[in-house]
Amino acid sequence: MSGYRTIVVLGGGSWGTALALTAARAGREAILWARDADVVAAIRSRQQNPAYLPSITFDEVLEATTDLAAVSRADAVLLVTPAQTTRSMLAAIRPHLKPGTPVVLCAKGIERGTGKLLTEILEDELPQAHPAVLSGPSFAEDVARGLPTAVTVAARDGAVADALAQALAAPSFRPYASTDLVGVQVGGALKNVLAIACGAVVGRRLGASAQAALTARGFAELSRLGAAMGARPETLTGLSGLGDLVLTCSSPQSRNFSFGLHLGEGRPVGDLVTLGGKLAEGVHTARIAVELGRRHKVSLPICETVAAVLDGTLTVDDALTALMSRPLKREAEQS
Ligand SMILES: NC(=O)C1=CN([C@@H]2O[C@H](COP(=O)(O)OP(=O)(O)OC[C@H]3O[C@@H](n4cnc5c(N)ncnc54)[C@H](O)[C@@H]3O)[C@@H](O)[C@H]2O)C=CC1
Ligand SMILES: O=C(CO)COP(=O)(O)O
Repeated sequence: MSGYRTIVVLGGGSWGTALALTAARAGREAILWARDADVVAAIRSRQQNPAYLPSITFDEVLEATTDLAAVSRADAVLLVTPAQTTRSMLAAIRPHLKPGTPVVLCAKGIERGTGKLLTEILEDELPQAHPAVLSGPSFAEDVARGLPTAVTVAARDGAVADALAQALAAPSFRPYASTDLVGVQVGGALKNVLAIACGAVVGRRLGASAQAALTARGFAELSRLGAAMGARPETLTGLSGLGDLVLTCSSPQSRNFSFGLHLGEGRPVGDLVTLGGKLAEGVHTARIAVELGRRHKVSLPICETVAAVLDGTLTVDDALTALMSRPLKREAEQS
């Protein structure tokens, strides 16, 4: 039995709600903090989060609150707000967090402006916390419905990773422990950018062969950047790397994939950024990934192409032509 009895989940969106349900199913006291009072009210009164998981009513009784002071009760915290809010959220919980509490970063992204991984932001803002991350192929709706899912939970300290995996394991939710914080984060961040590219190929009706080629070449990019940043190869081929890339590059259930799908169908980027207010983290990560590639001297042609389309300097058709007309090279070459 893990020592993490009370788990505070920060973020009342789809993934935060699904993870709070998972913690409750794992036998934990689960407290869900949401910024939005309507979300808290619906969870308390109807066991629903209609704004983010409209088709789901759950049996579990979650404690829901808008008061960040709930963090003071946490044996472990799961931070599940969008990646670009990580720094402000961590600063906001600083007065409430007990020293030595694991803070599990569950967003998939890299900080704009600094190019920092989310664990690096944690080190800046809350050096007294145990850094951890949770990532892998897992749609919030699948998890909330109790469909079988496996993810990676990484912490620098292997014993903390094992204990977190134990604390969150439920009959339909299987966490694998790891100590590779960098590998898990690079995989989770880059797959969103690559999924936009795959969605665009599908939206343009270029065929399943093109989609598979792009996924495999996307994996080569993810692996190159991961290796340059110190990720372990087995992490990149694991759940949080290849596993999540395959899921996100193949399913319109992914918001990043469906963002790309609409792009490929000819919708302008400007329309899509506001489309239903849906979060597509890859839109924020594309340009940062390109900058990280330059910093680490690795070539990321698909990420560069996605960034250029999002910036409006390339059309989807020109982007695909540019990718297809790159100089021929050996498959294992580092570019
Ligand atoms: N939905 C999914 O299937 C999965 C999502 N993720 C990741 O989890 C992260 C969160 O995604 P979702 O929950 O899906 O997004 P969402 O759009 O469903 O929910 C985002 C939540 O964050 C809140 N929020 C936004 N800005 C905030 C701020 N400044 N301060 C406090 N709260 C704020 C919103 O009110 C909302 O409750 C993303 O990085 C995503 O990539 C990871 C795995 C699966
Ligand atoms: O990360 C996810 C699945 O693992 C969710 O993907 P989207 O954010 O693209 O919906």
